[in-house]
Amino acid sequence: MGSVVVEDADTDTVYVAVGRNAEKTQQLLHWAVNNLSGKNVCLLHIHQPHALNSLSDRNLSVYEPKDLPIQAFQEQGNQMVDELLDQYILTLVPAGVRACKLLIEMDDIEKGIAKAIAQHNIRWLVVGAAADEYNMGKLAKQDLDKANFVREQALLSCNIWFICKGNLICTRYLVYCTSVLVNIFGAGYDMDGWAAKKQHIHSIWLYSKHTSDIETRPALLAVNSNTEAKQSEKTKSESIPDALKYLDSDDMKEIQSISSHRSLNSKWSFNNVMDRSKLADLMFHEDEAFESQCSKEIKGRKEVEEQLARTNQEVQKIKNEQDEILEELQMIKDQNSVLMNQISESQCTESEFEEKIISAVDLLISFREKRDRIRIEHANAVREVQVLRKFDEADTSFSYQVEFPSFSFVEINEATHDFDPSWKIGEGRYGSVYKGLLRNMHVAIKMLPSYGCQSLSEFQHQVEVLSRVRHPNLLTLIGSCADSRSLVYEYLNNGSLENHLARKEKNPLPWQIRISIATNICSALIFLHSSEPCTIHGNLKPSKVLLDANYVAKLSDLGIPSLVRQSFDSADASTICNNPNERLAYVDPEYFVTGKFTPESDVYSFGVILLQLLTGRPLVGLVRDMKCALEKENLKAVLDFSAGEWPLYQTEQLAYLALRCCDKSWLNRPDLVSEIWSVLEPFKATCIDTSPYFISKKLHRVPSHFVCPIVQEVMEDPYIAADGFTYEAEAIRGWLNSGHDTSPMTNLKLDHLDLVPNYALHNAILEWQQQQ
Ligand SMILES: Nc1ncnc2c1ncn2[C@@H]1O[C@H](COP(=O)(O)OP(=O)(O)OP(=O)(O)O)[C@@H](O)[C@H]1O
Repeated sequence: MGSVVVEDADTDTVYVAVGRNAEKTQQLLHWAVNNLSGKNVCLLHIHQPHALNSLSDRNLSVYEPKDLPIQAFQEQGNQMVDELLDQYILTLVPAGVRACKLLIEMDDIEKGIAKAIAQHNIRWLVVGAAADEYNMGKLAKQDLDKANFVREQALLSCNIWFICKGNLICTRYLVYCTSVLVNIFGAGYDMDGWAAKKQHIHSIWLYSKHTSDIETRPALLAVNSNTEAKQSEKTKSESIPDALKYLDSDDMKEIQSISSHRSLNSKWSFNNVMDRSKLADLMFHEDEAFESQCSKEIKGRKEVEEQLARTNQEVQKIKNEQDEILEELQMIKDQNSVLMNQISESQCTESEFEEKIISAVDLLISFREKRDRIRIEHANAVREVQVLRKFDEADTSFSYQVEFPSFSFVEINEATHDFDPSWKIGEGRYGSVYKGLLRNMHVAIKMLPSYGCQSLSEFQHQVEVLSRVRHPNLLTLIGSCADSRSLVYEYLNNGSLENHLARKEKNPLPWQIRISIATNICSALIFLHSSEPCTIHGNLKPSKVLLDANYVAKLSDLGIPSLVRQSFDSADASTICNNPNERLAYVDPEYFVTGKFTPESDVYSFGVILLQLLTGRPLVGLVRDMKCALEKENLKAVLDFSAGEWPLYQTEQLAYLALRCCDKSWLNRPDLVSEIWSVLEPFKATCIDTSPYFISKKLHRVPSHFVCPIVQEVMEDPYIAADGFTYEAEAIRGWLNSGHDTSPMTNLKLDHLDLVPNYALHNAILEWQQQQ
């Protein structure tokens, strides 16, 4: 007869170990159904094939149900056992319990039970007291191998109820792993040691800590000691203490009572150990402890779960914070790289600025040096002018008529070939200009309008005043003709700047010449403005800038308005002027508000001329275009490259200066000396260094009027003789002292033998020499 495997065995199944005694079986089943309701029931029977015969001989009554004949049982053998179990099952039907059965064939009942527990993972087992007496007692008496076997199998753990006559007399049986046992028995004990010791004890309470066992609680391992009754109480009590620590005092008494009772009666019966009420109480207390333990466990578990949930939340929160911090860190890294780029760019810019500052400081130092030099020169010039004035005043009565030649109308007429139109070189608001040959001199004769002229005395006085204003960059007034109200000027054969800018000349002016012209104009204005009284040109424009053979610029028409009636000036100006709008472009805007010219008015006109020199552009939109180009740092867009390759840095400085000159408010315009001249003068020096060969040749060529007609050398002390020509003082004096009373140039008789110093020419020669 083989073992029957119970299908679907699980932890909800209560196994009831049944024997052949129907009455005891009924008591067991009755107890199980009443006390373990809700669980499945499985009948466990350990079938002893070889014991049947002996038992039948010895004690048949044990196996003999009242309604089954022994003979039939013996004959039918295993089938009978099966039928017997079926009958047990049928008795459960009225209680609404369906049961199954499990047969284990084994001669040794306790081995059979242990095998069943192991093989079917039995968690709940109800056994009769007799079963306890047999199985547990014998189990405990096994040798070491058996104990090991029990230990190994018992790892599964099982709860066992011991029932005697329908009453629970002892509760659960639960076995644990080795480590737990060591904890119970203390160090030095192991399972094998325990197996040896336990032979001397009756029952042991163990504490369950099996981690996979949800219902952790105290359990009773009832071990039926094989110790004989004759063993002394002292021996029994010595073997118990460690295990008994886990019992309360009542339990201890009960167990000791059981033990002592058993010692008197080797056939242990629960009926003899404790009465039912005590067992019930004990069970009640254990259940209470169990439930309280459970609730504590559940509570503890909940707390742990809550703690775990909180910890998870905190972990999640920390993770989120970490993510945020990582994002911020990334942002900071990005910002850091941007800042690093900006820093490197700033450093580049800083170094550029530093270089610019260094060069600007150098430039400033050189400007200051030059300014100081100019100031010294200016102071010397002022002193010289004062000396000359004194000298002039002392000599006025004597030299007036001689110093400033007066020409007759006949001479003027002859010089202009009867005012031949082909000899006319220009016409403006203040009359026509003729080229003429007067006393062997090439001259320009300006015929003032007779209807606009002042009285003769006024005219002569004004002319006399104008004739004294002399400067290398002012057109020299050679003489006048009072009869025809005409002024005789030196003739400059390179015409006006207006013609050059308008490209009426063959070749465009090189930028070096343009800078030189600007410097000449600036020089003339500084001279005029620093004169006593301050002289204002008031009509500065390119047509008033005339160029000599060396392209030295000279301002013309100084003081002309003072020779013409004011009514004429204001009334007829627009009618005579070729292009009134163009003329107005050079006029200081402040003039239209105040009606007066100031030195800054000349600065304004100079600024416009400067812009024209740089760009060669027409007047319309000139200031706006230059501003725009400078703002866009694209000066090249407006520069006149027909003048050659401008040096950009200096040219840019000049352009900024020109724009400031053209500011509508005179207060914002630059100072001629400290600001304009200090830029122009060093620039001009550069021009001479870099000027083309033909230009420098021209510039270095000796002007013919610097050369004395007698000795053919540049004059150091030029004097004007009565014939109007200028000679070296020593040479003309030698001519006259040798008995001559005629002109060395014309051979005509001289009106007188007086000589007048030609300061204008002297200054011009000096400046020319400085430029070499
Ligand atoms: N000394 C000179 N040498 C050579 N050319 C001269 C001389 N003086 C005048 N001219 C020529 O005559 C032109 C006419 O000059 P002028 O000063 O009479 O009139 P404008 O300047 O054109 O106009 P406005 O006098 O009405 O302002 C000059 O642009 C110049 O070309």
